[in-house]
Amino acid sequence: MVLSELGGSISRALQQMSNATIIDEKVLNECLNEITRALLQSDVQFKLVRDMQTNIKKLVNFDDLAAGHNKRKIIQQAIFQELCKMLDPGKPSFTPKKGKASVVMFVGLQGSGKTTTCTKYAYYHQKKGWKPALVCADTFRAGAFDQLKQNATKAKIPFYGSYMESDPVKIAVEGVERFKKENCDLIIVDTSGRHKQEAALFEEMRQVSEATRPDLVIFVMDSSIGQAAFDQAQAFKQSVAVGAVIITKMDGHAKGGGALSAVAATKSPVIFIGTGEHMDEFEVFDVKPFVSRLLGMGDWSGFMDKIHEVVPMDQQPELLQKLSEGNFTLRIMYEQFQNILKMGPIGQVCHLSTLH
Ligand SMILES: Nc1nc2c(ncn2[C@@H]2O[C@H](COP(=O)(O)OP(=O)(O)OP(=O)(O)O)[C@@H](O)[C@H]2O)c(=O)[nH]1
Repeated sequence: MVLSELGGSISRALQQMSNATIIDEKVLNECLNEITRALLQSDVQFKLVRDMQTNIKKLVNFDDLAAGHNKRKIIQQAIFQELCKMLDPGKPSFTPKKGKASVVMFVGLQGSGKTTTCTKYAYYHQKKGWKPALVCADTFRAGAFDQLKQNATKAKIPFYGSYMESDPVKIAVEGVERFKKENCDLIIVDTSGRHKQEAALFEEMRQVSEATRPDLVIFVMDSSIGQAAFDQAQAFKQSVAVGAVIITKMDGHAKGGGALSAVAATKSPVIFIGTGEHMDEFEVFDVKPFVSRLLGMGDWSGFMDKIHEVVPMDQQPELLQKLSEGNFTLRIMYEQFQNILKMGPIGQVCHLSTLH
């Protein structure tokens, strides 16, 4: 079940409940059972789903609800709140500060999209005026350095790596030192992919972390990982201090529920999601807008962010003034079309609103 289907199933369950003439315990149970089924089919861990169900029942206590209370609204709010809680560990991750050198280490399973995501993360910050740099400490996969080099060159981001050196710890330390000297403020260390069964590779990852002392370790997870997400994420957390999660390939046909399980396993928030292979197919992740979108309520804050990104704040009053004077010229229309195109593929824009 892809995430949009999960959202569809949950909103259908809510709709069915809303259609009932009287909202009683039986109607609530039916609605919760539907939601539980949808979450389990999306690969969310069983325990998380069960806890959510118990919490909602506690929040919606029919005996305590006086007549006249809007039960539908209370139930909807409880479901929204619990879904948010599943995705929000309650404490924000370390946030690097512009101008102050931070080391961010990327870890994850093989093929999860680490190398691609490192560049996206660097590019995202570079666009906001940071001085990022990339270090390739993946000596395991042949071609990893070439891939990082190619991505970094395309984005004009400095990089460090070696074709000869086989010790990832040495490369990582050298790279971090070099970029600290060059006053880079975001030094990103890419490591090789590994599974929890590979003890030697886990030990190597621990050593890279110990030697580079990262300010933040980001666990990169492919959204299609499914039920294995919890155990794998927990194994990473036990070896290195994972502080944040990035979920990749959210554009694919993944079930996506593993994301919820990874948050629970690492007790770390999801900070970004990858939505395609290209460098700019990368979105900041915010729990509430995401859950709103999942429930078909639209993400107007994300939509407004996009508008602010493409129409600079200082030009907005001028534009409004011209429009209010009925001064809508062909040039303004052309500029606005250009701005709409800058917002990205029209599908992405529609997805932020509820136009899809
Ligand atoms: N559709 C889609 N593809 C992605 C996304 N992120 C990464 N990929 C693709 O996933 C594949 C694997 O990505 P890599 O960045 O090489 O993965 P990796 O984790 O560095 O691989 P290892 O070093 O072998 O562990 C590549 O083909 C990427 O283009 C995403 O958000 N969406």
